[in-house]
Amino acid sequence: MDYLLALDQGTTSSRAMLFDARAQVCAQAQREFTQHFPQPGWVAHDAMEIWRTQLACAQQVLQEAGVAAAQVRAIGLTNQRETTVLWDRSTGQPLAPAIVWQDRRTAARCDALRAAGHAPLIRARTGLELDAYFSATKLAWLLDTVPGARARAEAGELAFGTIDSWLIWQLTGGARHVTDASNAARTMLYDIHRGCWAEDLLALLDIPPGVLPQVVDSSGVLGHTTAELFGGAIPIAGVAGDQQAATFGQLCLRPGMAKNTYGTGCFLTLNTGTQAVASDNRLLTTIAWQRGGHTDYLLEGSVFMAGAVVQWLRDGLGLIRAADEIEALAASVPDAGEVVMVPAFAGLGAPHWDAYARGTLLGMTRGTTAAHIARAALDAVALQNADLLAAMAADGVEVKELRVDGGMTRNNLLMQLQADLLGVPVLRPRQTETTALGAALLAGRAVGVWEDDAALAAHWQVDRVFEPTASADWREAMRARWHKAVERARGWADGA
Ligand SMILES: Nc1ncnc2c1ncn2[C@@H]1O[C@H](COP(=O)(O)OP(=O)(O)O)[C@@H](O)[C@H]1O
Ligand SMILES: O=P(O)(O)OC[C@H](O)CO
Repeated sequence: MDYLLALDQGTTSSRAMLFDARAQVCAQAQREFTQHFPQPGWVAHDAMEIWRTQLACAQQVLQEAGVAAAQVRAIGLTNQRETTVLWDRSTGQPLAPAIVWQDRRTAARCDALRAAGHAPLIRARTGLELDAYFSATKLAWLLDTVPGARARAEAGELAFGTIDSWLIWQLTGGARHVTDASNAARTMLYDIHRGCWAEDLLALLDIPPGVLPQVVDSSGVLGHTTAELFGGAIPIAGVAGDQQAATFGQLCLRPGMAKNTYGTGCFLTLNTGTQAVASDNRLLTTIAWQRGGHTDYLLEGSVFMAGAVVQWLRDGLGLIRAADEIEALAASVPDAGEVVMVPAFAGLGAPHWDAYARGTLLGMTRGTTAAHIARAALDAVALQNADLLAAMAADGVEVKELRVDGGMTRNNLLMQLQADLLGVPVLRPRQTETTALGAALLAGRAVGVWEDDAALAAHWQVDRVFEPTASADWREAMRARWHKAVERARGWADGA
């Protein structure tokens, strides 16, 4: 029997899943790791802890399934995107804590770049909004602040990478310093149209080209693990950022197909095929995957706070004891009683892009209860996504239905709210581990487990369809009140 090993390195945990050739999960392991918040707005990870937890998960699933390295056809790797690691090529040690995608420490640098008029060039080259979310200013910050880093980078002693590069470096014993095109597209340093690092952006941020990884296909053998890790070398044959992998795992392989992943944040992606569709509404144009040297593109909307809001209700406010309790609490009232929550705890992502927006809770009266707040939290998740679909529509791209995945999609109330607020059907598949599945499918396609994309179709089966039932009037009223609240939340942290 042939197996595929998916490594899914997420923001809060490292996971490994072993799939068989029918794309069924045979074993899985998960380890959480430490979140560091050294200053307000900063989020850091220990890159070594990421590697250790990821390796331990991979070794655990092989051991528990009783599968030897020789039985694993390939590894597919997928990862939290943008998070930035800078390490020493000779020791393999990181120079500083990894700067996580949620980290806002470079917001002022982004403001300065914007004020100097560089945002249009950045968008033209990278398809991205100039924002602290992406790797470029994080890498520049490390080069500027870690003593000696810039000189050492210029001397070729240092390597930069997103988490995929970092793990591949470790998995191959330092033999490969690569990233796939979907991850490169999130650095804000990559020209997504020409398919190469953008020299003018490297110059703008003073990044020595020698720190950059080589960009490879998302599906294709790029190297092998060192034999001692798993008792034999295993080819690494698939790599993609987690949202791109989930898009592949949802089999959104044709233009017009869209998925939304509800985890810590929400990431809505729409396949636009070989066309990079430029957005006039502050969505991101990004790379879906590169296969055989050919690039497919996505239009993406990123919402920073989704499941994290539920965690905050649990850990910050103590309104619930477990995440899944929110559904019953929110369902105990018919609506949020005119309470609106804007969960801008880390600023607002697409389509607002306001690093200084902060969380607000508006419209409370003496009648407001915990249930209304819980309901407003679920509304807020669905309303943020409604803004993304509206931005896509304004860009002339129609989404006819939405495939969903991620931990929050277990919440039936939220899924119904989502369908009602979007006005399109929401489809939840049976297999909701689509990120790991996508990585396994990308790897499996590369090594011939599946001969063509058509052979993958059987791996997507619907669990439940949520049809929109609410009226257009209700939808418009909800969205109008939400936008009024968003205006109140904007710009709060800079006192403007
Ligand atoms: N039943 C539920 N209702 C609402 N939110 C939930 C529910 N179950 C889990 N969550 C939220 O979903 C998130 C976990 O989803 P997951 O896909 O594992 O996230 P990630 O990969 O980003 O860590 C958590 O933030 C949690 O608060
Ligand atoms: O780790 P996740 O699933 O929250 O995903 C993080 C995204 O890749 C950030 O862009």
